[in-house]
Amino acid sequence: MSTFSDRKNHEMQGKVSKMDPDSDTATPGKGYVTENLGIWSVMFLDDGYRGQFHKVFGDIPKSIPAFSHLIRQVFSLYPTLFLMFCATQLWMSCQGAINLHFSSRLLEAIELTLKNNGADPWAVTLPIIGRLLVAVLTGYISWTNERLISRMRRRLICYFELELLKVKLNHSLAESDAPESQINVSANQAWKSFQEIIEFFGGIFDALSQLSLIIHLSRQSGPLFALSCLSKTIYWAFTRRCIWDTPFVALETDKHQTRMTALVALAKDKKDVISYDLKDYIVREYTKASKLIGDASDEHPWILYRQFKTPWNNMALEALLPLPLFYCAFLALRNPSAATLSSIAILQESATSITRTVDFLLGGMEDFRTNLKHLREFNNAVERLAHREALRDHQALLGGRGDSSIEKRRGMEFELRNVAFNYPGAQTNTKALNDVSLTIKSGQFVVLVGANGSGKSTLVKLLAQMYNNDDPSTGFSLSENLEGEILIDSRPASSFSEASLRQAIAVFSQDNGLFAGFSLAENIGLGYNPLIGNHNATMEAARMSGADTAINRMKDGFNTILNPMLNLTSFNVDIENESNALTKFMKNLQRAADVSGGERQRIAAARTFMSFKSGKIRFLAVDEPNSALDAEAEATLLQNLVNEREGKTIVLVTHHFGKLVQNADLIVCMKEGRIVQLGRHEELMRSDGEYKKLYGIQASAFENP
Ligand SMILES: Nc1ncnc2c1ncn2[C@@H]1O[C@H](COP(=O)(O)OP(=O)(O)OP(=O)(O)O)[C@@H](O)[C@H]1O
Repeated sequence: MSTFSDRKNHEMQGKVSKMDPDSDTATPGKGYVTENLGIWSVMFLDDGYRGQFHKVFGDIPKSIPAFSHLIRQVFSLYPTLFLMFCATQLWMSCQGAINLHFSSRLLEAIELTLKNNGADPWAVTLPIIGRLLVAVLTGYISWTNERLISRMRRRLICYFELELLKVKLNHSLAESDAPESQINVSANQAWKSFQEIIEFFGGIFDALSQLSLIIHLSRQSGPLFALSCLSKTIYWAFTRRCIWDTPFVALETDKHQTRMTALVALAKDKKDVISYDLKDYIVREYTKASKLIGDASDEHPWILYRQFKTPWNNMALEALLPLPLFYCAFLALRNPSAATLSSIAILQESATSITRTVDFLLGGMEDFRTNLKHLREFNNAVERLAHREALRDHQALLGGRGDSSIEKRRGMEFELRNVAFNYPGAQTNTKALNDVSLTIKSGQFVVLVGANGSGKSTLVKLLAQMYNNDDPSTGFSLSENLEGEILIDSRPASSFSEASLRQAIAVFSQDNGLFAGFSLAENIGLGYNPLIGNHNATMEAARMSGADTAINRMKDGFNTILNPMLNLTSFNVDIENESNALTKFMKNLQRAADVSGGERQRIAAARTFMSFKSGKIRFLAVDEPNSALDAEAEATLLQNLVNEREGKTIVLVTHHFGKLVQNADLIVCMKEGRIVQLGRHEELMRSDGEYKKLYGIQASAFENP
């Protein structure tokens, strides 16, 4: 006996095989099946029947906790709004059945009036009034519904966004890097899922109310009539071929099509066509390929997928369409006194209406499943965060990691013992850091040098505690990535509270950019946010980093917003036409103030100077802040940073072996993730090692030939 999926596959256009499109790598049972459709090879997950019914129904129970949690949350936040929203949705779902009820009463009354040749005014008037009231109420509720949805949308998107923001802000750097901890659902998606799930349930309610009306109208024969109404839909649900019901990958594998595409692309390259005289060749080859490709269709795979191989399905679908009418005819023949024209007409209308609703539900099954998944994902992320916070509080109560803070007044002391580190998700065999042991004394000015990729930035990130070791409060384990010990002030780094570390450490690197949508003053002030708005402190920080000149040149000075977050939508505006008023308006809006790359870096550096104003910074890590700075600006900026060294330990990563390097208390020379040399400039220059080599290369690069 053939299974349902066998039948389905049998009817598919094209052949189905458990093979790769590329037969060289074809392996049966790889977890996906390949179907050739026109010029495409389409790969589907090999999980049997693709109709998704069982998956949807399997997903509902496991989504109930997430959905009910969300409903409770929304209800507690906006009780009135939520109840009104539910009530309007409910009305919109059942008004179809109520309308049909009044219509049926009215038609019956009309038929009776015609039959008896006399009118019962109330029998006709009451359903008219009822129908009118429903129409007016529906109009009003649909108007209210639009507004309610807008308000719910605004509020819920803010709620979702805030929750997701909290989750993301609580991620450590390691988690932000790790693909497995990424949250794939956005606030907009969460809202859309929430709304669509409610709509889907509304659809189910709608279908049920119509079904009960049909059963009520056709009395004993109701269930059979209902079945005849739904026959086409049910048949369609089980035989339809919709590519969107399942994950798929479509790959254009027809080599003739690929050749034709390449020839068209080549023809665009006019210079090559002329210089190699390719005109005739292109036409000849294109003609050849187009003959070889034959009738293989290049329509989208979703169009090709839904076509049946034989006409039987289309014929059956068309034949099932008038089934309710045939059924009514059969009823009339069997029991002429029970069937009235009005009941037949209303049953016919109900049939159309319920078919539409069930079609909507069946068509939306996969979306419904995706929506449930989004809400589950959102809920899981929020629950994980709550769990972490509870753990953190618990730890603070136990007096664990939470109670230690960095000793004030002196720079941090570091000791690294056999530290090895690999980035989460790194695809390399070699570690970013390997067997690194290093002691940095309090108040030292340390310089890290080494070739690209030698591990300098990684070492700085570990010193700056951007990748913490196992931390039960974060729930994310780095133990597989980090080996060895990192001591701060002779105690394990993990014994310090996260907050005290963050307050004591400042990091300045070339990655420090400007925050879009914030004024320059705020961009600087964010270095120490209690002083945001303090003009003197902001000015001073800007002066120290050399950003003041560029800022003072701006029309709006410190109030300038360099990257305003414009959300501009235009339609059919002729942007080529400069005299068009809308074009002018848009161009004006987009003509944002800008500064040079070096000036940007100075403004970002001002943020670091601002952070010193907290008086709590004990460790400053500076990682090549000079990519866009001219030599003089770089020297001044670094010198100003070093001038702030009182009470701080400073680690600088640089490729420039200038005066600062020569005056460093300690130079750490790195190669391939390891420390290869340690010492002061003079010592290192005396030995014939990596440092001297790097120094020599840089010196010779600037020598005159
Ligand atoms: N986020 C990351 N994920 C995976 N691997 C990384 C990541 N960042 C750096 N690496 C790898 O770690 C190694 C050390 O990189 P690191 O950035 O520390 O070197 P660097 O000495 O600072 O180099 P450069 O002088 O080019 O800045 C390199 O092999 C690099 O490819």
